[in-house]
Amino acid sequence: MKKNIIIKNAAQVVTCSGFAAKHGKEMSKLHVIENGTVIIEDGIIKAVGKSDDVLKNIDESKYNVIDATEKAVLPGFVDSHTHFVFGGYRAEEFGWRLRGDSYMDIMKRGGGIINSVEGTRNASKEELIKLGKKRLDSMLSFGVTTVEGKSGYGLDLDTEIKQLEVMEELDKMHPLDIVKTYLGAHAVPKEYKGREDEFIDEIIEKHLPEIVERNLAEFCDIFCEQNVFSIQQSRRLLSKAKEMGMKLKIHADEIVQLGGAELAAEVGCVSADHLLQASDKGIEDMAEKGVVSTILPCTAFSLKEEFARARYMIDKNCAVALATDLNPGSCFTESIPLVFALATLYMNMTIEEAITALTINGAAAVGRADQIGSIDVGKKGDIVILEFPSYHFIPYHIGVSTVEKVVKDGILVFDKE
Ligand SMILES: N=CN[C@@H](CCC(=O)O)C(=O)O
Ligand SMILES: [Zn+2]
Repeated sequence: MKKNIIIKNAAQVVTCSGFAAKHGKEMSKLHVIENGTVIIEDGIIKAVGKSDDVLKNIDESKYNVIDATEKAVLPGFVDSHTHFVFGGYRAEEFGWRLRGDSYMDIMKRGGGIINSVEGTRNASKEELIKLGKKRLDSMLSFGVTTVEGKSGYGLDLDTEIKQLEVMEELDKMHPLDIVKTYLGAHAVPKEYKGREDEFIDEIIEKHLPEIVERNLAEFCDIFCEQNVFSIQQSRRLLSKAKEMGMKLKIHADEIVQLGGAELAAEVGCVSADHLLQASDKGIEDMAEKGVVSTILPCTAFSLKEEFARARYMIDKNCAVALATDLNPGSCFTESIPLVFALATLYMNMTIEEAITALTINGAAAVGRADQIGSIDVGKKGDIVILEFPSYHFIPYHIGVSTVEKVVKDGILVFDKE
């Protein structure tokens, strides 16, 4: 298929221009071109600018042409934190939470993540691929063109590898790009209860070498939380993973303020995620060391917890990314419109900051700000076309997707019309 496409006469091209994470005040700058055109050749952005300038001397008959008159055009969204490959559901637990049980109460009773571990261990690769594909289709309809996916519902090496291989397959067969994260330290498996240090040893000695050797994941992540993995255990695992060449992420300060944000800065994580309870010092450390603060408003909403302090983080010069956290327990949603609604209405982020958080800063959170996350020459031709003329409609049409078309690598892969 021809990967050459012109998207012309857009009311706005919201470029989000940049090749690295945007911090603090920089997050407000979207670099909008009125009456703009984007040209993509062989899947890569070749030109962007005012329509009259860009289309001069171009033979349009050589391209697929999309007329974006009265539409806004943006970079594809990057959902930089999900757990989208899992078997089984936990709808019953959701009902318990509505009646007042906390996420951690359910975990202490042997439910929670461990429940999904059973479902995922029992699922075949084919089943996981089928389920994963459905979820990716849904993400694409919301304008997501790159997604990060974590293992972590296997805990044993075979099932962790099964999850990562499922993501590998899906990456090949589905238009979305998938960034793979190994999260073997997502929970303490039943067989290691009370022997958490030994489980970390097992991961360091057996899991990581194979994951690295077979290039099964780009990132290593850990759930650093009271009654899960401590700061010391997290430091030990992340430092080893870094030594072995992996990039780092951490689930930090979600329920209890343990100092995960500070640890992320200390060990050089690319991102620290959740951060509902992050301390002032942790936030300052992340800003200083350039750790992307990935906040997951749908999770706080679903758990009925206070939102992370996005406003404070931006005012302290952090680079904030937003993501869905799609998972079968704390937050079963792939809804980008819900992320926008919560970020702008309840976390005091401006529309511009929220867009930056889901584009260039999402790209930075997965280590790909040089390739995706903005409409700049040389980047992948990953584009979202809205059914409205301005980016202001994204949160204004509350909880509803405003995405009309999605172009991935220069090919039209979603069209609502
Ligand atoms: N908090 C830890 N991990 C996931 C939830 C996983 C689950 O409950 O299945 C998260 O990021 O929200
Ligand atoms: Zn997570």
